[in-house]
Amino acid sequence: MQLRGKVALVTGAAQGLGRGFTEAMLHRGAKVALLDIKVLEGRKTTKELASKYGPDKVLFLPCDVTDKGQMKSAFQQASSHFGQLDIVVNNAGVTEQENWDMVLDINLRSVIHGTLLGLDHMGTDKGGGGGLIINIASMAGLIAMFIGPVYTATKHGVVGLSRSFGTPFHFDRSGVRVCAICPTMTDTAIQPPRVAATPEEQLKADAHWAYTDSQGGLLQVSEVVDGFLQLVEDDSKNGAVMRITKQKGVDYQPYGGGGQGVPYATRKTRSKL
Ligand SMILES: NC(=O)C1=CN([C@@H]2O[C@H](COP(=O)(O)OP(=O)(O)OC[C@H]3O[C@@H](n4cnc5c(N)ncnc54)[C@H](O)[C@@H]3O)[C@@H](O)[C@H]2O)C=CC1
Ligand SMILES: CCCCCC(=O)CC\C=C/C=C/C=C/[C@@H](O)[C@@H](O)CCCC(=O)O
Repeated sequence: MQLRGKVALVTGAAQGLGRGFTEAMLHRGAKVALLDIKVLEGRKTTKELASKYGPDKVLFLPCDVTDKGQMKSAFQQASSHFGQLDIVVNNAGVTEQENWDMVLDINLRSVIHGTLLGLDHMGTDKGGGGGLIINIASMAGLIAMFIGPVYTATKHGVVGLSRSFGTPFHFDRSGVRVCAICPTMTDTAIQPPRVAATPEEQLKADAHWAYTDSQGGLLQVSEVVDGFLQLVEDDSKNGAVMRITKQKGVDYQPYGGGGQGVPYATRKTRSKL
């Protein structure tokens, strides 16, 4: 998908990777609705981007992604304000917390809801023009980390959701591509979870961070953004799970058998059934 003239919605856009994705799309001529629970930071980021790319290119919508009403309203406002919606980036996320319900709500339930809202607004079967949904998972969605078991569960869920909605069955119906991105540790404000019971355990958790350093160190936001743009612009990718690591750069998680699950009747063959 070429970004010029397109409209994107990004959750968790006030900082970190969400801000990186947002700025990269603005730089390529898109318009972006920025959603975030952090209102002051969101307004500050939006003001900075408006001064750089034009106030008509950005819209900040305060939104707690776990609040279904706020999400529905934000999607509606974004579509109405810009007149269309072409790309949804479900990016908002938090690391392991004592309150695992919240981690589940933010990292998985909200990504499910954001994906369904994206299909409602962009799906050709719903009167839309098709589009693209990119869900930000994590390498924790592909491997079993000892730190953050609930975080890991949510990210595995995001990968599975994206692969399922990224099958030809759903694309034939909606014209919307759905993919996931799985970066390793990236240099943002996100911190290792502080849930260790003892200092020794926290050392192990921090060591995992250090281990990543030994693997070439933290990714920079720009490295993840480069992979993101590659996925946006490659229309052949649907149901793809992009991995971004310091050691190997950008590649795709291989799945046996095409990973598309059981065959199904396409729109053409269905008509003959
Ligand atoms: N930084 C890293 O090492 C990695 C991060 N990721 C994922 O990338 C995504 C972005 O993470 P970062 O930019 O690193 O984190 P960050 O903490 O810098 O930014 C996350 C943004 O999401 C927003 N947010 C949190 N809860 C929200 C809610 N309920 N409603 C609306 N907005 C909310 C925050 O206000 C913040 O602006 C997350 O899904 C994270 O799991 C994946 C792999 C590596
Ligand atoms: C629980 C807090 C995590 C918050 C932020 C993240 O999501 C960090 C990324 C999560 C896991 C990273 C794992 C990194 C593993 C490295 O060893 C890497 O080299 C593994 C590469 C695996 C592969 O290439 O298949």
